[in-house]
Amino acid sequence: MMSVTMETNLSTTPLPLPVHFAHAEQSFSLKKRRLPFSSDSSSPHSSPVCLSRTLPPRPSAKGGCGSVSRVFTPRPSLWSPLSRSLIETQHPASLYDPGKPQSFFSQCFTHLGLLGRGSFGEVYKVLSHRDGRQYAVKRSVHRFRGGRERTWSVGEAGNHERLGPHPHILAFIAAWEEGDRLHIQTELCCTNLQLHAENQPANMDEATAWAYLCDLLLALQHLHSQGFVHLDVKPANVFLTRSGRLKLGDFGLMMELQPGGGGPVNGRGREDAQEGDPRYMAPELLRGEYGPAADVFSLGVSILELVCNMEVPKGGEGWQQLRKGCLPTEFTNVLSDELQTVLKMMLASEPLERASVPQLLSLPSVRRRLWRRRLSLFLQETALRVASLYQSTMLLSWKLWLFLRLPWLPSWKTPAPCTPPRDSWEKEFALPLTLWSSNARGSLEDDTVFMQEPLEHSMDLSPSFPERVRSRLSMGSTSTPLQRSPLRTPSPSPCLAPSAAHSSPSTHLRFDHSRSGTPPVYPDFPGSHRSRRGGSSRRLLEGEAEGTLSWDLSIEPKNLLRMFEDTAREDLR
Ligand SMILES: Nc1ncnc2c1ncn2[C@@H]1O[C@H](COP(=O)(O)OP(=O)(O)OP(=O)(O)O)[C@@H](O)[C@H]1O
Repeated sequence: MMSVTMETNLSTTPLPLPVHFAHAEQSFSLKKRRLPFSSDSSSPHSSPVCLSRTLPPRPSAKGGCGSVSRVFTPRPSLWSPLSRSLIETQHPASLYDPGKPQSFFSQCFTHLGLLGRGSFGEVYKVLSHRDGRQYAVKRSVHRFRGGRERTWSVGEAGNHERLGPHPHILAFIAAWEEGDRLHIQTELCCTNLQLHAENQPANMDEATAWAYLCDLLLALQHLHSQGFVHLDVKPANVFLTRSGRLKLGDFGLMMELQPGGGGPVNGRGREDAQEGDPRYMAPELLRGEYGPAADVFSLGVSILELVCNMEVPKGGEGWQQLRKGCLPTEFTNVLSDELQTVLKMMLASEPLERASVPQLLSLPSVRRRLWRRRLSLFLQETALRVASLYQSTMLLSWKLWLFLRLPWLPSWKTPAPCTPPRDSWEKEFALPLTLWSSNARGSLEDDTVFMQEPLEHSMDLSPSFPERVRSRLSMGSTSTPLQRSPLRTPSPSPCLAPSAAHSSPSTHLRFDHSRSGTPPVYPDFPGSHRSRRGGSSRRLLEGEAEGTLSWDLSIEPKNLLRMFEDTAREDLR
């Protein structure tokens, strides 16, 4: 009788709360969305101060020591690799030279910006000089405050590395210690799930919630199969890639368990297990029991929060209710029966009654979504790969195009050529020039329409070569310039008279411009000082400011062909 009364009393006694649950919320409430489009805090549309965005209360410092500056005198910042990936591979001296005053971080990476700040670290977006890829580097905010904190931090990096690669685990790249700070280099993601959800204009639909559940169950399956428990599963510790794939990250509280369900391998205990976010914490952790079931509970709360757009309580009555297996029906009754059932299985108050990850993954409702999710991720990622391949091909061809045109590029400084009289110009040059200008999209380099070598030198003009073509050649050409060779020659003449150019027996034409304060005007070609093609002429005239220039220009055989065609056309007329 006595024992029955005691049991009843115990079952009604609220669960003990962690000591740092100072600001407990009393009940469930709707999550306030962040409105990303306004930065004005006075505006009614500005971002509300969302409770889920405030960092959870934490003990002041891991290791429980005072401020570092009072305890330690500053030491020179030594670099030491912590991960196998760094210990086993030598950094070439060209990449990292320990003799240089710059840190390993600044020698090996270009800092591209701050991604965010957590309670223990600042995360930077970086460009690796080693492989030219972008990564995230998390650097602890505080210097190690003693051996325990250092061991803890080094343990975090080591555990993350030991997890090995998995499609739903944030990829570990390297870890090192420098300036008494831990640095962990990981793959770069777009954002975390908490920020992503808060920035969505509408509530998360159930299909997305199922997809996220599948991803994270797979991540936990991998983690648990390696003998680890995460102990801090929450949307803020889940990252999203460009394709929408979820990756579980932040292994700061992860513990390795002894085989056969024993305690933690590395001597971490009850206090450490309670450092997680109280909103997602499994009730048994407060009794000092930790195992994979704790992660299932935290994942259940995370999915509930996301799909119901619910503010998860940090404490109080709502917190107690959730840990007794009572779901807030005012939120969950809109969900499908299948999802409600799965959530109830995940949020069972007793760890032994709670479904394990393998059990959840074998549920027909989950299995069905699992293959759908795999297919959708495969399609998304394939589409992204194709798009990026297309992008790099385009970039490459653009670079090639630019490279091929490079010899012409400086010719934008070329002075405007002296031209034959308008009538003659229109008749002889209009067609090829139009073709050429459309080809070159009106760029300025096209205005160098000269020949470099005397044509007879570069081409064998047989006696049968039609006289009219000869005469055309002698007048100059709109041919593609083969090579530009600006020769600085002092010339008293402002411009070689077009008549002189015409009368030259050779196809080698030389045009000189002398520098004058105002743009030269070519009297024989009305409007020649204005742009024939928008601004090109203007820039061309600017090029004249460089001084007196003379230009050797030449004709390409393909343009000769065009001249033959023109002549034939005229003959037909
Ligand atoms: N790999 C990554 N790619 C993109 N963003 C990242 C990455 N890692 C962290 N971030 C961003 O950096 C910010 C801080 O990171 P994180 O929360 O992991 O730090 P923390 O100190 O471990 O935080 P806490 O322990 O309080 O959860 C977050 O906004 C997170 O989205």
